[in-house]
Amino acid sequence: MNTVLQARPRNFVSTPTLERTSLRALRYLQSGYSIHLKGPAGTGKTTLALHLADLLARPIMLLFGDDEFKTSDLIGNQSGYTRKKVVDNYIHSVVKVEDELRHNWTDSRLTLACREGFTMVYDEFNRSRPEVNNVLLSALEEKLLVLPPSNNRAEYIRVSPHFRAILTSNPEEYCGVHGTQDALQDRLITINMPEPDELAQQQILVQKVGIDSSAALQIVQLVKAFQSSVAPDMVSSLRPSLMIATICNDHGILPLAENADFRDVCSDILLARSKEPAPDATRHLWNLFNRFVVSQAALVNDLTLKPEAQPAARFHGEEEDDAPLQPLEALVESAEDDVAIDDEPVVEAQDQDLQTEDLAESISPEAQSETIVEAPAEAESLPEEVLKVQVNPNDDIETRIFDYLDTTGTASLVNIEGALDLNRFQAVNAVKSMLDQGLIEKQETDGQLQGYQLSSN
Ligand SMILES: Nc1ncnc2c1ncn2[C@@H]1O[C@H](COP(=O)(O)OP(=O)(O)OP(=O)(O)O)[C@@H](O)[C@H]1O
Repeated sequence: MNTVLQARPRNFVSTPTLERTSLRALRYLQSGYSIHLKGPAGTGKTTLALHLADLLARPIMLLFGDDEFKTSDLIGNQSGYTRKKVVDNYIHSVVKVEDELRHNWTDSRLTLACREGFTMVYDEFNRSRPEVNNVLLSALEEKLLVLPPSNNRAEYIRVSPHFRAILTSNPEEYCGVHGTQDALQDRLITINMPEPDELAQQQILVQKVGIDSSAALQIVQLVKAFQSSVAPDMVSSLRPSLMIATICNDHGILPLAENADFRDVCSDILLARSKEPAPDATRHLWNLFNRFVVSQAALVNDLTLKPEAQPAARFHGEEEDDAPLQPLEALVESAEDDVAIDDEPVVEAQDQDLQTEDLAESISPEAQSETIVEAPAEAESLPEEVLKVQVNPNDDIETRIFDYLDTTGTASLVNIEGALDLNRFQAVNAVKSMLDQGLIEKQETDGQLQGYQLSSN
């Protein structure tokens, strides 16, 4: 039995890049062509294929490529037979017996889709052997589907003008994937699907999982940095990012690199994806955790603190031999590259011996965002009028900060956090982004950071 899926809106997140790709694909489909979405695993090909099928508003037949497929799995086969026996004894001395045996034909999904004009989504079609997919050639070009010879049914089916095929495939270097015959490639319009960019992945995480946008960015950047160094171009970082975000969201795990639970989730999801030996991959991931911690801490320190008030967190690998860490100075340097911090060392010497587990134990999840940095004492006693600025909570965070600074003139990071009810992630990321965009600038007196103000340019 073939199950037909009805078109219905799905949880598709559209970003400007995806919007353009969808538009192109839709044009080709509307002009009568079938399309082929090609790209590494996890780039969103299947999701886009189903979204396009939804947009075509025809019933959908979904097929998954399989090495075991036979042509009959696509077009159908003879299944059983019907026997008809007529015994004519109208004249008692004459008996006429007619015995007829007929094979029953059962359509398979391609046949049904061609006959009824459905949209066929053939996911990972190149996992089926190329000769099996040959039946598609005449269906796509001559609009005829050829069935095996038979006495009791037509051997050709005229393909409905509404029929469209949307094929997806992974690159041919992948395990278990066959090459595509040129003739089939020639009949399709192929759209290459690269890995979604950082912004797109962030939006997908925010909309699909419901996670905070700065936390989503943190996860995407961490996973991207890990994937790109251990398995470049082979798989997208979107799927592991979604897994991490969903688990963190479901279990209230703060996606901070200094949070032991978060590190465990990341290790379980990411390490097995690496082609490196396990100790190398582990070391790699720990270096990334360190970089993220120091980068955040350096930024926050630069944004808010005097050097002597910097309890920045830093980890050592659990097994020193397996995961030697970069020298502290190197970590600070890499953070400086990221966030252009001042020359002051961001991590105090006495912090260097802080062990990972010590840190994990010493902080509760709720308190972890606070471990990056402590708010300076003077920030707690801000004048009431500074804190009570009316802002629209639905505004984008950067707009809210912009409006706030417009009203107050100058404000420290802690002021901004408190007045706009932001967490440390949101405040740091937004301020960093606004600094990068030149929307705001630092206000310093005698080399000491006083706060932030709207850019004078
Ligand atoms: N635009 C999007 N909106 C919502 N979710 C998306 C989007 N793009 C991708 N995803 C999610 O990302 C994950 C991977 O997407 P998908 O399965 O479509 O990738 P794929 O390229 O088909 O992967 P594979 O080649 O391994 O089959 C899925 O969980 C999917 O829901």
